[in-house]
Amino acid sequence: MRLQVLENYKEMSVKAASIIASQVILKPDSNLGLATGSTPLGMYDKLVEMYEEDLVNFEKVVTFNLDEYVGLAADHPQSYNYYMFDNFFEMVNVPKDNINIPSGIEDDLKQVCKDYDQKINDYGGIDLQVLGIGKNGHIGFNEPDNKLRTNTHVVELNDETINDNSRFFDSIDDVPKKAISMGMSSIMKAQKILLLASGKQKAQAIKKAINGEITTEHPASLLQLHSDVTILVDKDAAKLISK
Ligand SMILES: N[C@@H]1[C@@H](O)[C@H](O)[C@@H](COP(=O)(O)O)O[C@@H]1O
Repeated sequence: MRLQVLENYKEMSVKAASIIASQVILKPDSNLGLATGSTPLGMYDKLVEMYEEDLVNFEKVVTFNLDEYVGLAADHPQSYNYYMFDNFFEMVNVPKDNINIPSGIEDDLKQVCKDYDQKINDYGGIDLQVLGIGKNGHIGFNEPDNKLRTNTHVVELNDETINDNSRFFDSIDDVPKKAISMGMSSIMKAQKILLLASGKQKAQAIKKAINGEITTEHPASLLQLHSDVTILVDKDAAKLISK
Protein backbone atom coordinates (compact mmCIF):
# COMPACT_ATOMS: atom_id res chain seq x y z
CA MET A 1 0.00 0.00 0.00
CA ARG A 2 1.28 3.43 -0.86
CA LEU A 3 0.06 6.11 1.50
CA GLN A 4 0.19 9.76 0.68
CA VAL A 5 -0.88 12.36 3.21
CA LEU A 6 -2.00 15.61 1.61
CA GLU A 7 -2.36 18.93 3.35
CA ASN A 8 -6.12 19.22 2.91
CA TYR A 9 -9.18 18.02 0.98
CA LYS A 10 -8.41 20.18 -2.04
CA GLU A 11 -4.90 18.82 -2.44
CA MET A 12 -6.15 15.28 -1.99
CA SER A 13 -8.74 15.86 -4.72
CA VAL A 14 -6.21 17.37 -7.13
CA LYS A 15 -3.82 14.48 -6.57
CA ALA A 16 -6.62 11.94 -7.12
CA ALA A 17 -7.68 13.67 -10.34
CA SER A 18 -4.10 13.70 -11.60
CA ILE A 19 -3.80 9.94 -10.98
CA ILE A 20 -7.00 9.28 -12.96
CA ALA A 21 -5.95 11.66 -15.74
CA SER A 22 -2.53 9.97 -16.00
CA GLN A 23 -4.25 6.60 -16.26
CA VAL A 24 -6.47 7.85 -19.10
CA ILE A 25 -3.61 9.60 -20.90
CA LEU A 26 -1.47 6.44 -20.78
CA LYS A 27 -4.37 4.15 -21.69
CA PRO A 28 -7.17 6.14 -23.39
CA ASP A 29 -9.53 3.13 -23.40
CA SER A 30 -9.15 2.54 -19.65
CA ASN A 31 -11.91 0.86 -17.71
CA LEU A 32 -12.42 3.05 -14.67
CA GLY A 33 -14.21 1.89 -11.54
CA LEU A 34 -15.92 4.93 -10.04
CA ALA A 35 -17.22 5.78 -6.59
CA THR A 36 -19.80 8.17 -5.17
CA GLY A 37 -20.21 9.84 -1.78
CA SER A 38 -18.99 13.26 -0.74
CA THR A 39 -15.29 12.34 -0.78
CA PRO A 40 -14.69 12.10 -4.56
CA LEU A 41 -16.66 15.28 -5.39
CA GLY A 42 -13.54 17.45 -5.44
CA MET A 43 -11.80 14.89 -7.65
CA TYR A 44 -14.66 14.97 -10.17
CA ASP A 45 -14.61 18.80 -10.16
CA LYS A 46 -10.91 18.80 -10.91
CA LEU A 47 -11.29 16.20 -13.66
CA VAL A 48 -14.01 18.33 -15.29
CA GLU A 49 -11.66 21.32 -15.11
CA MET A 50 -8.86 19.28 -16.69
CA TYR A 51 -11.22 18.10 -19.43
CA GLU A 52 -12.31 21.69 -20.15
CA GLU A 53 -8.65 22.69 -20.41
CA ASP A 54 -8.08 19.87 -22.89
CA LEU A 55 -5.69 18.08 -20.58
CA VAL A 56 -7.61 14.82 -20.65
CA ASN A 57 -10.07 13.17 -23.01
CA PHE A 58 -12.58 10.53 -21.93
CA GLU A 59 -13.92 9.54 -25.35
CA LYS A 60 -12.65 5.96 -25.12
CA VAL A 61 -13.06 5.46 -21.40
CA VAL A 62 -15.49 2.87 -20.04
CA THR A 63 -16.81 3.31 -16.51
CA PHE A 64 -18.27 0.91 -13.96
CA ASN A 65 -19.75 2.33 -10.79
CA LEU A 66 -19.33 0.54 -7.51
CA ASP A 67 -22.85 0.61 -6.23
CA GLU A 68 -26.43 1.88 -6.39
CA TYR A 69 -29.38 2.04 -4.01
CA VAL A 70 -32.15 -0.49 -4.52
CA GLY A 71 -35.46 1.19 -5.33
CA LEU A 72 -34.15 4.54 -6.57
CA ALA A 73 -34.65 5.23 -10.27
CA ALA A 74 -31.87 6.88 -12.26
CA ASP A 75 -33.65 10.25 -12.13
CA HIS A 76 -34.01 10.19 -8.32
CA PRO A 77 -31.75 12.99 -7.02
CA GLN A 78 -30.25 10.69 -4.37
CA SER A 79 -29.53 7.82 -6.73
CA TYR A 80 -25.89 7.25 -7.54
CA ASN A 81 -26.81 7.33 -11.21
CA TYR A 82 -28.10 10.89 -10.78
CA TYR A 83 -25.02 11.82 -8.74
CA MET A 84 -22.66 10.59 -11.45
CA PHE A 85 -24.37 12.50 -14.25
CA ASP A 86 -24.83 15.61 -12.14
CA ASN A 87 -21.24 15.73 -10.91
CA PHE A 88 -19.28 14.27 -13.77
CA PHE A 89 -20.80 12.64 -16.84
CA GLU A 90 -22.86 15.66 -17.95
CA MET A 91 -19.68 17.76 -18.09
CA VAL A 92 -17.23 15.40 -19.77
CA ASN A 93 -17.19 13.25 -22.90
CA VAL A 94 -17.49 9.70 -21.61
CA PRO A 95 -19.82 8.19 -24.26
CA LYS A 96 -23.22 7.36 -22.72
CA ASP A 97 -22.94 3.77 -23.97
CA ASN A 98 -19.70 3.34 -22.05
CA ILE A 99 -21.26 4.25 -18.70
CA ASN A 100 -22.24 1.34 -16.48
CA ILE A 101 -24.13 1.78 -13.22
CA PRO A 102 -26.14 -1.11 -11.79
CA SER A 103 -29.87 -0.49 -11.89
CA GLY A 104 -31.58 -0.81 -8.53
CA ILE A 105 -35.11 -0.86 -9.94
CA GLU A 106 -35.22 -4.01 -12.06
CA ASP A 107 -37.47 -6.89 -11.00
CA ASP A 108 -34.65 -9.40 -11.17
CA LEU A 109 -31.81 -7.83 -9.24
CA LYS A 110 -29.87 -11.09 -9.10
CA GLN A 111 -29.71 -11.04 -12.86
CA VAL A 112 -28.64 -7.37 -12.82
CA CYS A 113 -25.73 -8.35 -10.54
CA LYS A 114 -24.75 -11.32 -12.68
CA ASP A 115 -24.86 -9.28 -15.89
CA TYR A 116 -22.81 -6.53 -14.27
CA ASP A 117 -19.95 -8.87 -13.35
CA GLN A 118 -20.15 -10.48 -16.75
CA LYS A 119 -19.84 -7.11 -18.45
CA ILE A 120 -16.82 -6.12 -16.34
CA ASN A 121 -15.20 -9.42 -17.32
CA ASP A 122 -16.11 -9.00 -20.99
CA TYR A 123 -14.39 -5.62 -20.97
CA GLY A 124 -11.24 -7.19 -19.55
CA GLY A 125 -11.62 -6.02 -15.95
CA ILE A 126 -11.11 -2.69 -14.25
CA ASP A 127 -7.83 -0.85 -14.75
CA LEU A 128 -8.21 1.65 -11.94
CA GLN A 129 -10.81 1.47 -9.20
CA VAL A 130 -11.59 4.56 -7.11
CA LEU A 131 -12.89 3.93 -3.60
CA GLY A 132 -14.15 5.98 -0.69
CA ILE A 133 -14.46 4.44 2.75
CA GLY A 134 -17.32 4.33 5.23
CA LYS A 135 -16.71 5.23 8.89
CA ASN A 136 -17.20 1.53 9.63
CA GLY A 137 -14.62 0.51 7.02
CA HIS A 138 -17.08 -0.41 4.29
CA ILE A 139 -16.03 -0.06 0.68
CA GLY A 140 -18.67 0.19 -1.99
CA PHE A 141 -21.48 -1.13 0.17
CA ASN A 142 -19.55 -4.13 1.46
CA GLU A 143 -20.52 -3.82 5.09
CA PRO A 144 -18.51 -5.27 8.01
CA ASP A 145 -19.57 -8.88 8.54
CA ASN A 146 -18.14 -12.26 9.48
CA LYS A 147 -18.18 -13.14 5.81
CA LEU A 148 -18.24 -11.05 2.65
CA ARG A 149 -19.70 -11.71 -0.77
CA THR A 150 -17.28 -11.98 -3.66
CA ASN A 151 -19.34 -10.79 -6.62
CA THR A 152 -21.79 -7.99 -7.28
CA HIS A 153 -24.77 -8.57 -4.99
CA VAL A 154 -27.70 -7.05 -3.15
CA VAL A 155 -26.74 -5.97 0.34
CA GLU A 156 -28.74 -4.95 3.40
CA LEU A 157 -27.34 -1.67 4.63
CA ASN A 158 -26.51 -1.55 8.29
CA ASP A 159 -27.86 1.06 10.67
CA GLU A 160 -24.63 3.05 10.86
CA THR A 161 -24.48 3.41 7.08
CA ILE A 162 -28.17 4.33 6.84
CA ASN A 163 -27.57 6.91 9.53
CA ASP A 164 -24.42 8.30 7.86
CA ASN A 165 -26.10 8.53 4.47
CA SER A 166 -29.31 10.07 5.84
CA ARG A 167 -27.64 13.48 5.55
CA PHE A 168 -28.37 13.36 1.83
CA PHE A 169 -32.08 12.57 2.31
CA ASP A 170 -35.01 14.55 3.75
CA SER A 171 -35.47 12.01 6.50
CA ILE A 172 -33.76 8.83 7.65
CA ASP A 173 -36.88 6.88 6.64
CA ASP A 174 -36.24 7.83 3.02
CA VAL A 175 -32.82 6.13 2.96
CA PRO A 176 -33.08 2.83 1.07
CA LYS A 177 -32.40 -0.22 3.22
CA LYS A 178 -30.74 -2.15 0.42
CA ALA A 179 -28.19 -1.51 -2.27
CA ILE A 180 -26.40 -3.28 -5.08
CA SER A 181 -22.66 -3.35 -4.59
CA MET A 182 -19.71 -4.74 -6.41
CA GLY A 183 -18.30 -7.49 -4.22
CA MET A 184 -14.85 -7.72 -2.72
CA SER A 185 -13.47 -9.90 -5.47
CA SER A 186 -14.79 -7.58 -8.20
CA ILE A 187 -12.96 -4.78 -6.39
CA MET A 188 -9.80 -6.74 -5.63
CA LYS A 189 -9.52 -7.86 -9.26
CA ALA A 190 -8.91 -4.26 -10.38
CA GLN A 191 -5.35 -3.72 -11.59
CA LYS A 192 -4.95 -0.63 -9.43
CA ILE A 193 -6.94 0.77 -6.54
CA LEU A 194 -7.13 4.38 -5.39
CA LEU A 195 -8.69 4.90 -1.95
CA LEU A 196 -9.59 8.41 -0.81
CA ALA A 197 -10.44 9.62 2.67
CA SER A 198 -10.82 13.05 4.16
CA GLY A 199 -11.68 14.37 7.60
CA LYS A 200 -11.20 13.19 11.17
CA GLN A 201 -14.39 11.13 11.08
CA LYS A 202 -12.51 8.75 8.76
CA ALA A 203 -9.30 8.58 10.84
CA GLN A 204 -10.23 5.39 12.70
CA ALA A 205 -11.38 3.60 9.54
CA ILE A 206 -8.12 4.53 7.78
CA LYS A 207 -5.97 3.47 10.71
CA LYS A 208 -7.66 0.04 10.76
CA ALA A 209 -7.46 -0.28 6.97
CA ILE A 210 -3.71 0.32 7.00
CA ASN A 211 -2.44 -0.86 10.38
CA GLY A 212 -5.23 -3.15 11.52
CA GLU A 213 -5.60 -6.87 11.15
CA ILE A 214 -7.04 -8.15 7.90
CA THR A 215 -10.64 -8.95 8.65
CA THR A 216 -14.02 -8.98 6.94
CA GLU A 217 -15.20 -7.00 9.95
CA HIS A 218 -13.30 -4.08 8.41
CA PRO A 219 -13.66 -4.60 4.66
CA ALA A 220 -11.08 -1.93 3.73
CA SER A 221 -8.40 -3.94 5.60
CA LEU A 222 -8.61 -6.56 2.82
CA LEU A 223 -6.96 -4.02 0.55
CA GLN A 224 -3.70 -4.86 2.34
CA LEU A 225 -3.77 -8.03 0.23
CA HIS A 226 -3.82 -6.11 -3.07
CA SER A 227 -0.51 -5.41 -4.76
CA ASP A 228 -1.24 -1.93 -6.12
CA VAL A 229 -3.21 0.28 -3.75
CA THR A 230 -2.66 4.00 -3.37
CA ILE A 231 -4.30 5.68 -0.39
CA LEU A 232 -4.68 9.44 -0.47
CA VAL A 233 -5.74 11.06 2.76
CA ASP A 234 -5.77 14.54 4.15
CA LYS A 235 -4.06 15.32 7.46
CA ASP A 236 -7.23 14.85 9.50
CA ALA A 237 -7.92 11.39 8.12
CA ALA A 238 -4.25 10.45 8.69
CA LYS A 239 -4.03 11.49 12.28
CA LEU A 240 -4.38 8.04 13.89
CA ILE A 241 -2.03 6.18 11.55
CA SER A 242 0.98 4.93 13.51
CA LYS A 243 4.31 6.06 12.22
N1 LIG B 1 -21.56 3.53 -0.86
C1 LIG B 1 -20.89 4.73 -0.52
C2 LIG B 1 -19.41 4.45 -0.50
O1 LIG B 1 -18.97 4.09 -1.78
C3 LIG B 1 -18.68 5.66 0.06
O2 LIG B 1 -17.30 5.44 -0.01
C4 LIG B 1 -19.09 5.90 1.48
C5 LIG B 1 -18.42 7.11 2.11
O3 LIG B 1 -19.07 8.27 1.73
P1 LIG B 1 -18.54 9.72 1.96
O4 LIG B 1 -17.46 9.93 0.98
O5 LIG B 1 -19.72 10.60 1.70
O6 LIG B 1 -18.07 9.79 3.36
O7 LIG B 1 -20.48 6.12 1.52
C6 LIG B 1 -21.38 5.37 0.77
O8 LIG B 1 -21.97 4.50 1.64
